[in-house]
Amino acid sequence: MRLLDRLSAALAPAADDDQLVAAAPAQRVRGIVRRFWPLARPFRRKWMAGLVLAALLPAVEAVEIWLFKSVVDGVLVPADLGALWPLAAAMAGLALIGALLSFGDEYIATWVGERFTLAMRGRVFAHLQSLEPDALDKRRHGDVLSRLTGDLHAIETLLLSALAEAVQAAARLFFFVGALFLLSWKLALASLIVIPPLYWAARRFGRLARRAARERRRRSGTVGAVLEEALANTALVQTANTQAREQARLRRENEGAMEAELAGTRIAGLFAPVIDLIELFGAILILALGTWALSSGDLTLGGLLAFLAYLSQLYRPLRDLSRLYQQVFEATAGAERVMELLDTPPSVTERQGARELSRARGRLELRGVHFTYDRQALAGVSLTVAPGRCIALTGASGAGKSTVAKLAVRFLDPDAGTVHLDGHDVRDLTLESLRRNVALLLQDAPLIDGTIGDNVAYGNDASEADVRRALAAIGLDLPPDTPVGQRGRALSGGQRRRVAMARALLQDAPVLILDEPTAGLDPEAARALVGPLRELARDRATLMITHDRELAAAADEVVVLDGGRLA
Ligand SMILES: Nc1ncnc2c1ncn2[C@@H]1O[C@H](COP(=O)(O)OP(=O)(O)OP(=O)(O)O)[C@@H](O)[C@H]1O
Repeated sequence: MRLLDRLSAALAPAADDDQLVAAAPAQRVRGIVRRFWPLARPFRRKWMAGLVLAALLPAVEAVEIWLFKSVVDGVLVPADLGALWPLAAAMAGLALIGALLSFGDEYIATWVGERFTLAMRGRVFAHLQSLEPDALDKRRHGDVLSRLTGDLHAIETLLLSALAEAVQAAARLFFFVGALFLLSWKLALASLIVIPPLYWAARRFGRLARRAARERRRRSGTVGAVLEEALANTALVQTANTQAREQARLRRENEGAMEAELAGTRIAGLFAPVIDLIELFGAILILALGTWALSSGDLTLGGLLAFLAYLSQLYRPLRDLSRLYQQVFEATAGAERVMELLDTPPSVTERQGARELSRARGRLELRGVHFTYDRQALAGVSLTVAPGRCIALTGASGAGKSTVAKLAVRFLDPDAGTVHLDGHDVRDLTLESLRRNVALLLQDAPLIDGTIGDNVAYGNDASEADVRRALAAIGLDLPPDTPVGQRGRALSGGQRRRVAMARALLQDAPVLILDEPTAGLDPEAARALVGPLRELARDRATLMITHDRELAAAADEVVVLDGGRLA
């Protein structure tokens, strides 16, 4: 056994000491099926039909082999050509039926599988969208993408194709073992001798295969994470001259993925010949016993040949089952990673029966708000922004200003204290109506890849004329069909802000929060934004987070945050 353990260690994937993406918690197959089955439920009828077709295929194969026995005993041994024709017709008929069954089985499996994947991906994506931006930013996006693609596909394989294969393998066992017993029950019993060693080998290799599969799925996440990070930060990488370092990092993760892949292949590759040997042993035993049965007249030549054919075909389901094992492990590993995503609870949820606020008057209040990330960010902040007033919120970097903005739109909820809109605790309002009434202009003015017009209309039910009017009011003199490039990179910082401001103008929310609207702009560009910002803030309750003295001076009141408290 020591030798076996050493062999196991040599077959397993190498350990990873710098885990870029942590392994997801292990799950049981039953738990996974229970968790994802509801998504497959709507297709269960089609899916059952597919399973029936899959189970019928081995029956056709069993009859085909039986016909072969009849050909040997009825045509070849007596050399009677006349007996061939009806058998040939039956064979052709069976082949046709087999082809139809096989097509139906494949097509239905794909039909159901694709729809299931669609539903599952939608479900996971919707869940991701319910998480607050900070929680998503903590995850490596490349890894999340790999979970949404490869890992989801693995679950589909488990729930649908793998199950169909299992049913088919079971049906083959049933029909073929039945045929063996019909031909000769003594030989059939003898051939069962190989089952215990086969079972033992499958278990032993199965455990190893599972470890390799988990490592493979995890590594596919780390490769995605490294790629995404390096590509998203190309400018940083080039200015810091760290191309070689990033390439080395990718290489290291890729080598890890390669190692895991090789470990999987080593295990599967060694499993196959071990099975072959066990099978060969069984076949030789049957040949010896069969020759004896032949000489004693217990079995015809056709019977013996058919017996051997059934036997070799019977080992196929066992081999299929081992491949199935592999698929199940791959799927379990994928499912674990998807379930870990689904099990990340959103920190902000909508209360049952939350109130829908149509249009607020626009009074935003913080009452004694405390908030702590891993360190305290706000300690008892009370602040009121009345309709029509503009409050500038200033303070040193890290004072907690952006946290106030996140609390106002419920990207976060306070640990203590409350946030109110028009006197309603914002936790009593629907998230949709809160965010419709409180417009937040984010610090870096993120844009979607499209035209200026697409961005101004994004989330707003706006006509082309509305878009033009908003752009004119904000003073952006680029045509609406100008492409903004990925993340708005084709626009200048000032132009990007103006696009975001035009969008906010169309949103027409009674409360407006501006997070550093001029950050990163040169003084002239910042000054040029004061007019459009005034236009945007007119008649609204505005909270303007800014370091810019000139901008702060334009507000009705200036409030200073210092170390999480109002100074
Ligand atoms: N997602 C987060 N996880 C952990 N800590 C955070 C997170 N976001 C902010 N913090 C911390 O909370 C504190 C307040 O951050 P906040 O972003 O509100 O400050 P700020 O006043 O807006 O700063 P700046 O002017 O630099 O934008 C800081 O110490 C910051 O490091």
